[in-house]
Amino acid sequence: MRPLLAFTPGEPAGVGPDLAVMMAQQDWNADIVAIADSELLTQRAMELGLPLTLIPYDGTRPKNPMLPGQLFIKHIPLSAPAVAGELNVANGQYVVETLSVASDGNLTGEFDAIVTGPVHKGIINEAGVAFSGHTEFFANKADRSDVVMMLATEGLRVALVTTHIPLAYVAKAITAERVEKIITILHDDLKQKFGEDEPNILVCGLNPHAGEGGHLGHEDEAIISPVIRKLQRGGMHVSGPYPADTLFQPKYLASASAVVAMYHDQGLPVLKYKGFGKAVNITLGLPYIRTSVDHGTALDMAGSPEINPGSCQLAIQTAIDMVNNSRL
Ligand SMILES: NC(=O)C1=CN([C@@H]2O[C@H](COP(=O)(O)OP(=O)(O)OC[C@H]3O[C@@H](n4cnc5c(N)ncnc54)[C@H](O)[C@@H]3O)[C@@H](O)[C@H]2O)C=CC1
Ligand SMILES: NCC(=O)COP(=O)(O)O
Repeated sequence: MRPLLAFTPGEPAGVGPDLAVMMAQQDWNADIVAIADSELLTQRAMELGLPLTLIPYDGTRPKNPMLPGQLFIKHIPLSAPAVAGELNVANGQYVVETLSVASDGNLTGEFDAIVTGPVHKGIINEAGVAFSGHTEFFANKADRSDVVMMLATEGLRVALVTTHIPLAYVAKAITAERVEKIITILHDDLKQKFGEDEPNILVCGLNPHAGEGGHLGHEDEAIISPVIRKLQRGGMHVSGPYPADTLFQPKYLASASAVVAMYHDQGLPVLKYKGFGKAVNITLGLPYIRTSVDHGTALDMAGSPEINPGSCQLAIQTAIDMVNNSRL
């Protein structure tokens, strides 16, 4: 059975609608249902000069596979016309609605996975919806308190203990319970979904030099170390906490299945420096498969043929592979 993916282009003024059109040009071993405004995609296809035939999705598995130039569409109307590059607060609720429809359809098993384009977190909040990111939104919809944001590129996977919270709150959010849950979800998914027989997980410290023996912060010794020792006693191949400024070098990474970073900007700049445009964002710990692009809304690129489709292609291919692996 061909995987059936829900694709949410995200912010209508950003590159997400362009990416939907660009992805439709390819021959995938899957069917893709864009959950979006159909006129928006048609308009963006015209701007890009690419062919696009939208096939209304009737809520059942397509009888005929989609062909290059085609895309299934579940129409969700915009609240206001979208102009490439110009955010409009009137469409904030529209973006959230597309994510809700995708989430509901995955929770019921209608779709096999969600692939998301980028959203603009600021404009959604300005529209009156408290929103910090897809990861937290989908976790909330699925009633999961702990999910893991993991970004992956060739030769490096980075998982985060905390995601979209202000830096000022990070230290308090690093609890033994949270660190243990994140490492455990990561470990189990590396085995079950990514074919790692015995994952080797390296954990960053929180403070400079992993706390320098307690002289530069206590969390590394008091919170992170005991969790790692406990998991080691349970047989897990996990080590750290390592100073984050020296951990990301080939000597250590060569044998690592994944690195656990304590916060967003500790791990993701390294990952994106290594593989921006060739990386995928995967949410672990959800009851369904969700992948996403490694970049944001790129408002300055919307409507441009210069958009790099690499991460979106990888997000779709990763979702397809994960669906197929889950059926083995
Ligand atoms: N998956 C998601 O929904 C994500 C959403 N965001 C959101 O995106 C918004 C803008 O964030 P920024 O920090 O400006 O990051 P950004 O990724 O949108 O842009 C950073 C730079 O990369 C370029 N760029 C990004 N994607 C590109 C592509 N596919 N092809 C060519 N160039 C590309 C942009 O033109 C810009 O110069 C924020 O509201 C942020 O929250 C950011 C990251 C991920
Ligand atoms: N920097 C990654 C990012 O912001 C994507 O987060 P999410 O929207 O996938 O939760």
